[in-house]
Amino acid sequence: MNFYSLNKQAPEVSFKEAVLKGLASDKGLYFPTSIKPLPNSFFESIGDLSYEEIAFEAIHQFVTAEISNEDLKRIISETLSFDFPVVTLDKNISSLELFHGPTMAFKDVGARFMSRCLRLFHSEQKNDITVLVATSGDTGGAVANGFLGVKGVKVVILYPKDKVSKVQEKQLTTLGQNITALEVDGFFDDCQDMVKKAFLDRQITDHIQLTSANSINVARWLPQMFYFFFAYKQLYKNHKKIVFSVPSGNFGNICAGLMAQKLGLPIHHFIAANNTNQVVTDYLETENYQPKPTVQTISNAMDVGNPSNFIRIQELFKNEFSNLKAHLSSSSFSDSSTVEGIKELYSDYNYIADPHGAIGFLAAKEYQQKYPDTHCVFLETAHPSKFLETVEKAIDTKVELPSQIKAVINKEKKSIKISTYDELKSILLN
Ligand SMILES: Cc1ncc(COP(=O)(O)O)c(C=O)c1O
Ligand SMILES: N[C@@H](CCOP(=O)(O)O)C(=O)O
Repeated sequence: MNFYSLNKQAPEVSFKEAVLKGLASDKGLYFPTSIKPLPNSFFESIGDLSYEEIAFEAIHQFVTAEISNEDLKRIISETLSFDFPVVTLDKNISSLELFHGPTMAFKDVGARFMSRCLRLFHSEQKNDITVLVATSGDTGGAVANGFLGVKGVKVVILYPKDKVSKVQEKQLTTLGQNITALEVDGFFDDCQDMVKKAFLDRQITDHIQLTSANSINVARWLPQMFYFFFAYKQLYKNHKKIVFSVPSGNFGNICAGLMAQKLGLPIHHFIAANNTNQVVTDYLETENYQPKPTVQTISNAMDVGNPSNFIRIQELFKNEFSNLKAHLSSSSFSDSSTVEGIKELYSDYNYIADPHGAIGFLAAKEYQQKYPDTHCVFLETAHPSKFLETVEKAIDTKVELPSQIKAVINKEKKSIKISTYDELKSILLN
């Protein structure tokens, strides 16, 4: 399988090259040259397949030729060493919990899958590789954890100063070894822009080999398809019209869900659940895509004003607005509504949700008022203890810290403060 650049000014590359490069030379995101639906027999037997078998079928066509079946099975089994439970709240609404991994956010799957691909590909070449990552909260911690101690790989994480939660900051600044954290005076979009600029800077790329571990990278993005299949496996016997409400920021996760649908997964509809960074909500209303300056919210990991993956979503629907609208809706919620969502989940369902999941819940509920014959699954994308202050204040109850969080919370933060691209450049070159 080859991948082409969505800017269409760079050559097609193989999966391995796409993983090692991250972004195409024309600054375009890579996209698969074909997407072959899985056979009906796969969906008919999905209830009897293990998570590993499902994941193998879902991703095999994209990596084939460069990763042997044996290696792919090993990578998948090492990646999926935790659970993805669907918790039913009532007959029409469920939560898909994606926080049972080492850093307690959905990013663990992509980060672990990609680090293992990179380890495999890297062992075939001589040079060290630098993985650059921009984070609004959770990607940084997951990538730090997934790539810690990987030989020949250095990780440089850019995060916006004072705009990630305390736990998130500890997860990305305390591991040391091959992980360096840069605290950027700006927003997530500034971090993401610096990363993209570095990829095009010959003074950097002539000296060091760079790749990205954001969802820009196909090996970080594509494995996010898995958990839509896992949820379907758990629900399909009892529910016909399954709708996913996906808390969205950089739109990698929902785009992976739409890919799963393209592979034939019978998903009735998708909802992009947003905070007040609502560029896509506005686009679906106006057909005018207008990136906006980022607004800081209590669902900080979704504070993205110019989502990288929206272009992949448009490609999936061949840039046909009506087709896109038929598959995707979007709603946005303020911080005060988010707090009300956390409260409602606790009082009505005894369920403690994080602010991102709470927005997914609110969007699901709103959709269901119009379409009551559907079963809505909102993605609980991070554990509530990652947003301790907000959640405890909303429900007026103490939240127990899981062992994964206790392990980092008292460690010493180590970061380098930067405010310009030139500072990033000099760090990379030194
Ligand atoms: C907890 C949480 N929810 C939702 C999102 C948004 O996901 P995406 O950027 O794939 O849209 C993120 C960030 O990735 C996140 O960390
Ligand atoms: N919300 C993300 C932002 C980056 O998204 P990615 O999926 O492109 O890595 C975060 O938590 O950092």
